Formats: sequence, C-alpha cells, structure tokens
Amino acid sequence: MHQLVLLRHGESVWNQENRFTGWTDVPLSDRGLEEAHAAGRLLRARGFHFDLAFSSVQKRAIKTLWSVLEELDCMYIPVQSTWRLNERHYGALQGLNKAQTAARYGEAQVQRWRRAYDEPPPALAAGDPRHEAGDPRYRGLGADVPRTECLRDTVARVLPCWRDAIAPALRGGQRVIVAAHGNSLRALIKLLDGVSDEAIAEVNLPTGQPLVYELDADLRPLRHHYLGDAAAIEASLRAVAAQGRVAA
Ligand SMILES: O=C(O)[C@@H](CO)OP(=O)(O)O
Repeated sequence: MHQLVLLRHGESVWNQENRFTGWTDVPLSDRGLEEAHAAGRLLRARGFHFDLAFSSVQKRAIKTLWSVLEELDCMYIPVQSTWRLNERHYGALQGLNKAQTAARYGEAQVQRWRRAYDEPPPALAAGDPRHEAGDPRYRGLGADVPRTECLRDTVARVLPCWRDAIAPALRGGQRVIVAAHGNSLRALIKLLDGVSDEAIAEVNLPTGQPLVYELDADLRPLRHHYLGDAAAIEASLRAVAAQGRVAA
C-alpha cells in the first residue's frame, strides 16, 4: 500500500479578505500559519513521516509545507516545487472580492467561474500589470503563462506532475506529501478518484487539513480521510462553499 498526503495551504491574507487569488503570490495570514503548524503537529501525533515533498511555487503553499516539515523535524527531505501545482489561474478576477463580484455578476455566474469544469473566468488583458509573465519563476514558460484557466486546464498541467514525478516516487516506496491549493488539489483528486466533470464541482477543500490517501500497488485509491476534527472540517467546507455568496 502507498500513502499520499494532500494539504491545502493554511488561510492566506486574501482568503481572509475573501478575494480571488489564483496565481497572485499572497502570504499566509497569522491564522493560516497557525493552521499549517497545527497540521504538522497533527501529522506528527499520528506518526506520519515523509521521504519526499511537493509544493507549488507560491509562498502560501511553500510556507505551509515548511511549517509542517518543521513540526515533523524533517526539513531535510527533498522538496520539489513546481508551477504545475499552482492554484488555478483566476484571470481578471484575481484581486476582486468574491461577494462583491457575486453582487455584480450574480451568484450563479460566480459559482460557474469558481467550480464549472469548463468555464474559465474572464482572461487578463494584454498588458495587465497583474499578469505574471515577467516573474522570473515562470521564465521557462515563455508565452504560456496563463491569462486564465478553467479546471480542465489545471487538470491538464497537474497531470504531468502526477504521472512523471509523484506517481513514480510513490511506486518507488516513498512517502509523499503534496502542499498545494484548493483547485490544483481538486484537479489531482479528480485524476486520482476519476471524479466526473459534474461531480468535481461539489468538491471543496478546507485550508490546512491533511487529507490522507491510501493507494494500492497500481496507485488506485483504496480510501481517503481527513486527519483533523470532523466538525471543524465540515464548518470550513461550508465556509469555502459560501465564499461566492453576495452576503459572504
Ligand atoms: O481564490 C482562489 O484562488 C481560490 C482558492 O482560494 O478560490 P476558490 O475557492 O473560489 O476557487
């Protein structure tokens, strides 16, 4: 049996302000940093160890991973950081308040931008200073730095990371943790569990809660479960789902 732990970063400052974030590189809030350390303490208390870690190239996931590895006293393990695990690009919505966007465009439209498999948010215009094209960490992507993404696009760029890096490490017997984002992890979960395009719309992830996958020899999921307190996770999931409401 293989073990894979997925961890959405702790609350970020833009989660706190209910703003669309995407590729914007915002830090953890104080609460988010504490969530990350609590996740690490929980993993330690349950006897988890890791041989290899993956993260996006965004500081909210990186700092979450560091905090976990610090609590586990294994900051020495190799970490592979890749843009492929970045949050789904939120296009021209990046930086906007989700409730205000719902008031302007309607909750149904915001729900489709947030969760529809095939409907990307409006793209960033050419020359928009929010576009990450000039960011040195994306130099290798050239003109392919996204201007927006739907979940289908995110699945397409997460897939090579799973197939070429995470899956071979698991097959080699390594215990792996992936610290990433709500939508890049939804993409990974879709791939792992074969979730339909429709059903993935209902999947949300709480911040800072380790999600443990047990996989068979062919890396098919046997079961998965959150380690943390069920009531707290349920409350967090409801809050994430409600972020696109006008009164959120
Ligand atoms: O803003 C974002 O980047 C994501 C995660 O915080 O939001 P949502 O859950 O609305 O897809």
